[in-house]
Amino acid sequence: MSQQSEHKQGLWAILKPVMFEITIAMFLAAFGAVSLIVALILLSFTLTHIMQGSPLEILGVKLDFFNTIVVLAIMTVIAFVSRFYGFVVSHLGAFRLEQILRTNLAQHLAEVPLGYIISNGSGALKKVMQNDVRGLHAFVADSTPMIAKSIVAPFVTLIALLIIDYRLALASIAVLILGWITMAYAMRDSKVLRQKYDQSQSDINKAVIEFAQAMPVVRTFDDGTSSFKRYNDALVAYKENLSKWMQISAVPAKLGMIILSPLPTLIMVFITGTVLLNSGSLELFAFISALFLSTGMADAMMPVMWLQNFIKKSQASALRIQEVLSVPALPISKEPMTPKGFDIEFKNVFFKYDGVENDALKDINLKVKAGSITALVGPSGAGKSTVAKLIPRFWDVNSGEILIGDVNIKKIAPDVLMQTVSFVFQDTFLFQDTIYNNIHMANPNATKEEVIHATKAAQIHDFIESLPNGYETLAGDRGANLSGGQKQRITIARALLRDTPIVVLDEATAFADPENEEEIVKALANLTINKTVIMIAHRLSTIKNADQIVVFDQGKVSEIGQHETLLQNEGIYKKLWSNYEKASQWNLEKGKSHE
Ligand SMILES: Nc1ncnc2c1ncn2[C@@H]1O[C@H](COP(=O)(O)OP(=O)(O)OP(=O)(O)O)[C@@H](O)[C@H]1O
Repeated sequence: MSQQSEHKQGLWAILKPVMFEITIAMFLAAFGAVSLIVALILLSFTLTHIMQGSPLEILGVKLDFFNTIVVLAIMTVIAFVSRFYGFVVSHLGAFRLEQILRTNLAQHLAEVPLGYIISNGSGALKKVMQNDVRGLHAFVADSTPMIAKSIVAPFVTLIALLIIDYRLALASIAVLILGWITMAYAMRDSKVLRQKYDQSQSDINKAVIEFAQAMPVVRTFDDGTSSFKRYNDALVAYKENLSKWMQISAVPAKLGMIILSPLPTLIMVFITGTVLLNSGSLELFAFISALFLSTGMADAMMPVMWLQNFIKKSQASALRIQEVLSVPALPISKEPMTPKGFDIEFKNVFFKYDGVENDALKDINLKVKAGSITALVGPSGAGKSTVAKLIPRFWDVNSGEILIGDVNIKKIAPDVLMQTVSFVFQDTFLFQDTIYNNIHMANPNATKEEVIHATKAAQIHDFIESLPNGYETLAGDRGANLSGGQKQRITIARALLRDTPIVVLDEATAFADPENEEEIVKALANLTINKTVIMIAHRLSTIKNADQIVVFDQGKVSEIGQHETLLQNEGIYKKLWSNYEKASQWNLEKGKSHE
């Protein structure tokens, strides 16, 4: 799917895999519409003949009143059946398209740099995977047969009318043109107004979500007035936009709809036909068939209004899906190499986030010995997380290289890299599944004993056992209410079970409350035994004994060394350390004054 960007973009390009179903559905819908038109012409013929006292004869069968009803019933059934199967086929196509798009998106997202998913937020991608794919499903299922019908029916009717009597054809077209002009007048500023309307609707959605999500903050810090005011303001803006739109377009739009309804066309054709009939220049058959056909033409054109809107929305959905599919996949080496050890080295690494002007990392040179512990420290925004995330290839460097065991990580096969590096995130994600499965997923070949061994080392086994359903307790949003520290120890258990030689810990102690801290420190100690460890920790006490401390400042390495050496440098580390000590002291004193 990564070559998608070379392909044509847009709605019809994305529907290509189900074009066969769409074509059949459109054909059946058009056939149904044409059958009805033919039935109407036949009805006009037989009625004319009956009125003139000489019933029409086709293939030796006299079309008297009864036979006409039978033929009409058959034609109606044919029209209905083809329309019905048209919808069945379009729905089958819609389901197949949904499956294809979801699979392609899922497969592609598994291949794009993980950093892309982090930067874009899983919420936005979820919307594309759910809402936009569902939107295209609805388009294929409901609109494609309607499009065929609303193009073919008026066109065929017009041709038939022109053949039957061009003057009556012009009379019915005149009404339709008047209807279209009125509708166009009603829609004159609709683009700008629609944008405003859409914007105010999205503002309401945002305000509602914010109001609901921020409820704990609202209930603690706000009496509800400021957040509710935002919601209320959005509602007022929405109402104003809507009423302005209504004021501008309500009357002409309603008028246009009335003109485009079958009755005005019928009246126009009736008056014109009566005049022509009386003057003797029109046959009765032409009059009757024009009366029947012209009403159908107006009726078939009405859906064009909402179809236009639907096509525009589906086009936007198609572009959003194509945008995700065109994100380049992480390049994979055709001749993968195996790392010759677990030393890590950054060589002249530069890295810039997409859409950001400044480099996040500038000329990073760094060596981490296998089996050692390296701590990354520095002020907020200095580049520590970025360095950590480049090791498992969340993004690729812009220049320079990162080596593991002397092999550029771009040359290591992704599955080998995954088996080499594990990452303990700051934000722990648990699936809507049992706690056991949430841990076991890290190594599907692990036995139950191995899972328990990992949870014991992660200091979480006793807690899990104390839950009413033990390891079978559901985790995730709707599952057990786990604290941040407990979730983090589950993640550590995952990493222990994965047992990779390199472990990257991102702010692994951020959640630690005093009760949890000791257990997390023990769990981490177990995780890091005999491993190459890179850790970012804000609690400097935990990294005092690191083999190497790398101090970052504004995207550059400013100091490297061990704790004692760095303290003598009088540099950034010394400052960070004294700030840290002051803060710890302040906490202690505060703690004492509370006693
Ligand atoms: N996904 C992203 N997109 C764009 N810019 C980013 C992204 N993530 C980080 N940055 C920017 O890159 C720079 C380095 O950020 P990074 O998160 O690596 O710093 P850090 O030292 O880990 O900070 P902290 O201690 O606050 O986590 C910052 O200027 C930050 O704003």
